[in-house]
Amino acid sequence: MMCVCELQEVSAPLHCSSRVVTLDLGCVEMDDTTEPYFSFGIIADIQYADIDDGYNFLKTRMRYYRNSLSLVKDAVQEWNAESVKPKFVLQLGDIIDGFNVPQKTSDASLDKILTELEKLKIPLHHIWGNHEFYNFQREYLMESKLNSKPIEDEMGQLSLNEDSECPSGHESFYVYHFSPFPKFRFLLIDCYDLSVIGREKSSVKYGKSLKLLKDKNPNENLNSPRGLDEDRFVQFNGGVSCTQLNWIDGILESSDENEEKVVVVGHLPIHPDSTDTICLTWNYEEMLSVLQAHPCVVAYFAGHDHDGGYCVDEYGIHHITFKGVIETPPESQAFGTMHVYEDRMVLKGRGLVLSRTLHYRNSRKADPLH
Ligand SMILES: Nc1ncnc2c1ncn2[C@@H]1O[C@H](COP(=O)(O)OP(=O)(O)O)[C@@H](O)[C@H]1O
Repeated sequence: MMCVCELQEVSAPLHCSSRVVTLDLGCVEMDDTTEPYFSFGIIADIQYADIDDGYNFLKTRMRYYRNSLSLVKDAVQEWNAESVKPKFVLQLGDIIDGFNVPQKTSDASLDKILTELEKLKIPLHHIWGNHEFYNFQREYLMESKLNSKPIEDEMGQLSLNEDSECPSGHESFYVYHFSPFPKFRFLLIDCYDLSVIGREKSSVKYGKSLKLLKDKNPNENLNSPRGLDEDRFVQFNGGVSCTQLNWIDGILESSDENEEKVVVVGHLPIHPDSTDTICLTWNYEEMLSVLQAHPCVVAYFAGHDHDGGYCVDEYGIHHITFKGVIETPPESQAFGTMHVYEDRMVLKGRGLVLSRTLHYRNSRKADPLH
């Protein structure tokens, strides 16, 4: 047995718990006698820009825009040096910062980060966050390297129901799923499907999203949560349309039938115990009830809240919000490698990202744990 001693938190779907489970054991058990089925890398909120350090909106946290490139370079080196090299990387969104727009450096900054990540020579799976939409139009993103949907076939797509085909067209959303190993599936979702950023003003979804936002947020500045009971209704968040929810439900239904384990990935957190509530998906309750209805779902990974967070919900689904690279001091780090085993996933965190052991829920029914 090997100990990863930065890590202090061990979680398991303990009875009736939807809260953080912290057992101060001082280490997480890594079984170095058994090879994992596969491993993958995770990194969130890089927000690179070639500009000086600055503060967040509330002037409470420093952002290291230029240094995020160095942290990505280091992460790539570490992933390349792993004894079991990751099979792919999940990039959880906000890869470059909105400050690239006034500098007219969006394309150049994206190139710089992708050049580093591509040195891994493994598939990169990209989620889109608010900063992708500050920098680029949706149509542009669909044609860019940040659309990683085309690589899904290389990752062993299993045959699922015909009607799991994702809708295309003007009001479509960016979602896909892939299976890197038999009986394991990753489902990437679009948390800005309903949003006023990234949608054409002439689109039905823009109109609907603006109405919802204005109904919930009377502030003139729709980025301001001032006075709100539900502070997630701000412009820098978004939601998931009914069509997308139905599509997700269909995929998970097939995964249940195939007895797979599914990790769902989006930019915005969906559980209030895994994040500051200002970062939640607008209709997080609907997302949660879809996921909780399917015993195949073992975890949900998000970024957006740079402070990170974690909980295991009452159905045994692990919700990890990954700390953001952008607010990580130069001497530290913020990324992870997940090692996947038959009965658990072991996250080896670096720097601010804590290591954890995520035991899979064992129920074959979508019942809450008792
Ligand atoms: N409390 C707030 N009031 C008004 N505007 C805000 C507030 N918090 C954030 N914003 C604005 O919302 C946008 C997104 O916020 P930001 O903190 O940059 O998001 P991210 O964490 O994704 O980088 C920015 O334009 C920021 O100025």
